[in-house]
Amino acid sequence: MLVTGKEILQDAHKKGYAVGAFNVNNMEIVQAIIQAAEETNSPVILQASQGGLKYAGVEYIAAMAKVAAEKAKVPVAIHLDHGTDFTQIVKCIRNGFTSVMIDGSKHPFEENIAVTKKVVEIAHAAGVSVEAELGKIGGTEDDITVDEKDATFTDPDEAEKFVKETGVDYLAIAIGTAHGPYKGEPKLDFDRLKTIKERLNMPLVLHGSSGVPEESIKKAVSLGINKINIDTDIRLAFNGAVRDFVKNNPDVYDPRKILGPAREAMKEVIKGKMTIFGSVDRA
Ligand SMILES: O=C(COP(=O)(O)O)N(O)CCCCOP(=O)(O)O
Ligand SMILES: [Ca+2]
Ligand code: NA
Ligand SMILES: [Zn+2]
Repeated sequence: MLVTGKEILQDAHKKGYAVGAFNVNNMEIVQAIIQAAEETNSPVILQASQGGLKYAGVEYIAAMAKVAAEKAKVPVAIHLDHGTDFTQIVKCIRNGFTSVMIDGSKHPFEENIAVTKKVVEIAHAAGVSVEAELGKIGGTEDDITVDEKDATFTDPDEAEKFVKETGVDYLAIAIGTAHGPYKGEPKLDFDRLKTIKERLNMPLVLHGSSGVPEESIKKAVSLGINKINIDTDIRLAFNGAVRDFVKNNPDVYDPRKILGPAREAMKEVIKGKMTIFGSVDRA
């Protein structure tokens, strides 16, 4: 059933587990996520970046996600990932998204507060939950490339002030993760996470989670991460399955036969994530 992001993440926060937020760009990815969620009885967040909305069209993404959520036997939220454009955010709200991220992390602190407050006001008036970001998460997101040295970690004092002044429902924090594949092994600042959780006592979001070792993810969940963003690992599963299939079946040209195995491969990867995150049988 279709629910808000807050409904899903408040439960995760209270019970100490995390829910996967998986990026969708086409029908097969939506179906893989929902099949994985129903087979493991997990709540789940379908999310689209601005790049994904540009590729498919917000109406298509919203239509697929809404029918998926309404038919699903588990709670499903529909979330805008890394929203930076106010008009785009309102368009998603008008199209039935139940959660939106305003990523003001590239602005100075006070301006991040200002833009975030504006989105919280309109989203909450429409019954939609809000995610914001404090601290810069590395890697490329929506064409904003924040390379490692600029990626600054979230300051607990600032986080406390930020949440008090904006009223956001959940906060994306920077503790050492980055979008895209990792060159070396990411070192997460668990002490910082622990401090932020104690200060904020609210759902927290981990971006750049593909490629983070399973043990680190489990430790982050135990310390208070409740929403975990995954895109790259889905892309890799899709890519591997399609390339394998076309290599072994050079004469097959039916898109259903080429994309079907990719849907299956993505589903298996996503089920694995739900097990690690602890969302299995939480629906
Ligand atoms: O935190 C994450 C995922 O991190 P990951 O790359 O570790 O999976 N996300 O927020 C997904 C970001 C996707 C944006 O990419 P496009 O602009 O190309 O659509
Ligand atoms: Ca950002
Ligand atoms: Na990553
Ligand atoms: Zn992200």
